Amino acid sequence: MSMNHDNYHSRIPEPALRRLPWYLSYVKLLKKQGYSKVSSTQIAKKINVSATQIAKDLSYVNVSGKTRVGYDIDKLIGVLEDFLGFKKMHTAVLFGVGSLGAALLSDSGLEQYGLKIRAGFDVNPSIVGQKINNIPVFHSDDFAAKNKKIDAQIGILTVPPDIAQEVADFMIAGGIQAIWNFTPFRIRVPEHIVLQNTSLYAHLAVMFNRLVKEG
Ligand SMILES: NC(=O)c1ccc[n+]([C@@H]2O[C@H](COP(=O)([O-])OP(=O)(O)OC[C@H]3O[C@@H](n4cnc5c(N)ncnc54)[C@H](O)[C@@H]3O)[C@@H](O)[C@H]2O)c1
Repeated sequence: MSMNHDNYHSRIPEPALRRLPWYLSYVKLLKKQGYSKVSSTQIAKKINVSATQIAKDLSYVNVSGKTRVGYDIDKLIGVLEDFLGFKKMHTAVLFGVGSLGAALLSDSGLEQYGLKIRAGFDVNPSIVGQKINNIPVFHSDDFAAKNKKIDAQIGILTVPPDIAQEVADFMIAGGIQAIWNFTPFRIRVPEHIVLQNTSLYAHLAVMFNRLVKEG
């Protein structure tokens, strides 16, 4: 099966891309239960997405399914994991080893999704020099030198919001190409830098808002 990743990644709409991990976890569950084939209708029944939409989403990942028989589960898992980048290990560093940063360093689950955090960086002398989950914590000043060896493309940002922009600029200057921003600060990055904001508080606001409307 030949795939041109760049082509497929640039063409797939983000909502479809966001749904693919749902399909992946569901078909993995089916595999565990001993199934070897799955149809889009079957997936649709469990996940709140129409069978047509599922078939369309899956058409982006270059896996073919026969109308009645459906998709081969092993093949589908492999293709989805590959497409989503979960098979390849991406190297990351993390800035701000506070309560959230330390928790992320402790989360070995990230590695199963293709993210390997190789080092933490902080300025607090009580954290610098420590290891969390066997991941060393260095002083931020040493980042450029350390990253020559680590060669991380991804930088995780878990510093206080008031220095988020400054630290983001610093990471980019040190060679970081993608930032996973956990701070509530809307940082600005040059166009060639990939930015992913993960705001727990924004999700909380949505939940509160819906809760009031429902109640
Ligand atoms: N998105 C989320 O889910 C979520 C959840 C909680 C907190 N947050 C945000 O994440 C950030 C961290 O929160 P926290 O509770 O872990 O805070 P924290 O104060 O426990 O940790 C911040 C860490 O950043 C370090 N730091 C300060 N300046 C630095 C620099 N120049 N370089 C590297 N490290 C530096 C501090 O020494 C500290 O260890 C905040 O912006 C917070 O708002 C996000």
